[in-house]
Order: sequence, then structure tokens, then C-alpha cells
Amino acid sequence: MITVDGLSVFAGDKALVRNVSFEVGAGERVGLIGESGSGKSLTASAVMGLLPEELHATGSVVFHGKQLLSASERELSRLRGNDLAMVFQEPMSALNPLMRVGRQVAESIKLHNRGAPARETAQRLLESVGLPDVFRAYPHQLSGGQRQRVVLAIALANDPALLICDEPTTALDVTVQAQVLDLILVGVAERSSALLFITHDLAVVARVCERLLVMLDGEIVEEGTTRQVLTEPRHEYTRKLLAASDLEAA
Ligand SMILES: Nc1ncnc2c1ncn2[C@@H]1O[C@H](COP(=O)(O)OP(=O)(O)OP(=O)(O)O)[C@@H](O)[C@H]1O
Repeated sequence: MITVDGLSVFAGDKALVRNVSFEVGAGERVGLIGESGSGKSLTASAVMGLLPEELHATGSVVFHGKQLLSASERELSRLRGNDLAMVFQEPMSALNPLMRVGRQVAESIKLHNRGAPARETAQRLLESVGLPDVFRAYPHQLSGGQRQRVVLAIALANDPALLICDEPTTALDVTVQAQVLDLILVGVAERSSALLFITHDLAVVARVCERLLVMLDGEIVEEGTTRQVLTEPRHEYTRKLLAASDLEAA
């Protein structure tokens, strides 16, 4: 469904992501883990066509048969928020502070989903993330966890084939984290969406992902099923990550 092949990201001639290759199959939940600065977010941004101007990507990212690295901005923006959706760490960056959240959800529903009026669909989406009463609220009136649930409702609005989450719960309280993770899991399961989940938190990937990719200094150094990577890590770096985490090293 999405195939990343030999992806590199450069700042000038300095490679920040080097020769990264992986696939995410339809409906699959894959985790991208590694320490801060290992290149996880840049990999996701390159896949989404959201790299800042000073960076450039080489290699290949094929999504539903289409080469994204050479796609026009117009094609990319048609894909984003449609077949390809993303949830970032900081929900305020994805929301318009001046618009009621119900309207923001309604506006994200694309025309082809116009069976029911967008307002009703938006309300149903908000209910599905446990927010039946926030339609007329502004983002600042909500808690961080509620805002992230609104962002999730927007990301899921058009039943994306692939949802990319970049540290979606890192900024939230621990109790709220679990709730948002569950909503992500239910949301992708109901739609058979694939999930690429970026985090440095191994307890989170253990709960969410079927397969893991481990990044170090811009490269993928290990890959396997979640169970394999967390119980029989092959790379020294993965062992260190496990030792440094709260996970019971099995
Ligand atoms: N616009 C940029 N220009 C130059 N270097 C950058 C730029 N953006 C990121 N980098 C560098 O690229 C490397 C990878 O960054 P990236 O944000 O992908 O890491 P990460 O694994 O997602 O870490 P974090 O969890 O902290 O977000 C880092 O060393 C970072 O400093």
C-alpha cells in the first residue's frame, strides 16, 4: 500500500535520513521508534510531502501506485486529509484557534462523503472520539486530550487508507494517553486503515503496533514483529532502548 524505497533526506549535502526502506501493508500497524533526533519525524514528513523548504528528499515513496516524491503540491494536498492523514504531537498546531471545533471537523469532510450533511457527520465523528458536547466549543476551551481527539476525528473524517501519528500522545497526561491510544486503535480498526506510528515510547508501541522499525542516526537498523523486536532485539541499540525503557525486558 505504501512502499518507501531508499529514502534519504538532505540538508544541503548532509544526509539526515539515509537510505530508508520499508512497507506498510493495507490495515497494518507499524511503529517507527528511536531516540530523539534519529530521523523519525523527517521520514514521516518526507512521506507526507511536508518537508521544510531547506530540506530535500531522494529515493521513492509509492502510495497506492503513485510516486509521492515527484507529485505536485496539488496532488499531495488532495491526498493529505483524504487517503493519507496525520496526527502530530501538538494538537493546537493542527487546529484553527478562531473556529468552533465542530465546523473544523465538518470542513474536513470531503465532498465525496456527502451522504449526510457535513454537520451531522461531524457530530457523529466527535461522538466517536468521546466528545458529544464540544461542537460549538473553541479549541482553547478544551483540554489537551480533548483537542487531540478533535484532531483525530478530523484525521479519520475521510476514512484514510493510511494514518501517520507522530508522537500523538507525548504531550498528554498519562491517563489521557491511554484513552487517546485506544481511540486511535478503534478508529483505524473500524476503517481498516493502516497506521504508521512514530514514538520513542516502547510501552506505547507494544500496545499499538504489530511490526516495528528501529531508527538510529537516520537509518533503520532493525525491523521485525513487535514481539520479536521487544523480546529478542538483534541490534545493540535496540537492546539499549529496551534497557532504558520502563518495559519489562522479557
Ligand atoms: N530543517 C532542518 N534543518 C536541518 N536539520 C534538521 C532539520 N529538521 C530536523 N533536522 C535534524 O535532523 C535530525 C532528525 O530529526 P527528526 O526530527 O526527524 O528526529 P526525530 O527522530 O523525529 O526526533 P524527535 O523525536 O525529537 O522529533 C535531527 O538531528 C535534527 O536536528
